[in-house]
Amino acid sequence: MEIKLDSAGKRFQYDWIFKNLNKTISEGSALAITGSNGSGKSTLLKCVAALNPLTEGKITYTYKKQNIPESEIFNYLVISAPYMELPEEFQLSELLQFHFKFKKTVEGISFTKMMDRMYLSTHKSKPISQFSSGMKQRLKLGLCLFSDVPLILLDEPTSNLDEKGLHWYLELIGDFAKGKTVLICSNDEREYGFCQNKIHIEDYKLSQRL
Ligand SMILES: Nc1ncnc2c1ncn2[C@@H]1O[C@H](COP(=O)(O)OP(=O)(O)OP(=O)(O)O)[C@@H](O)[C@H]1O
Repeated sequence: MEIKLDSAGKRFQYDWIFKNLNKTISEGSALAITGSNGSGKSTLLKCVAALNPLTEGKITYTYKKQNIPESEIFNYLVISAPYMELPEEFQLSELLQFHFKFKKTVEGISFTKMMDRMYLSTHKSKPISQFSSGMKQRLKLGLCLFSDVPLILLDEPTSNLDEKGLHWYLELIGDFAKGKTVLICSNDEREYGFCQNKIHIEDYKLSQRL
């Protein structure tokens, strides 16, 4: 999926979070969105996911040479973020069945393989509410990367993961993100080091208030 941001700007009340953002994210590339806490990384990601409307400018999505309308973009993307809650009442096996009713799985991966890959096989019948924060994070990332969609949006992908979890995440990206467009909000180079492109959101900030 190619994403084109044209003079994109987002304002909350009197504060411009970013403005005059022009960028083309080419199909199959990975982009890191960096910036200090509260600078607007998640806000930009939510705009790309069409969860937040832009205040000005536009975003164009192109997939297989077709223009994808903003109202349909949710069919083409997955998102993992601290503010996206998992349905806590589901058991792991139920959640996989539920999620993959809406998204196709990447080719050749069964639920059993997914659980193995997330190191969650022994927790198949456990409700998500009883998962540790690291288990929940592996699950969020697994749900994203095992989905057959062209756009993957990851906000702080290794939050709650230890060193081993970081390596696990990088391997998952290496195995399942090929050919997909990936956007990562992060301030930790270890989690976005493989990205070919970077937007430092503070470069698109207006210092003055309206
Ligand atoms: N719905 C909202 N209404 C008003 N202001 C908002 C809203 N969402 C975010 N903001 C403000 O926008 C700014 C950017 O927030 P955002 O969460 O995008 O930053 P961030 O770079 O992702 O931060 P962090 O690294 O801490 O996650 C903050 O000042 C925040 O308070």
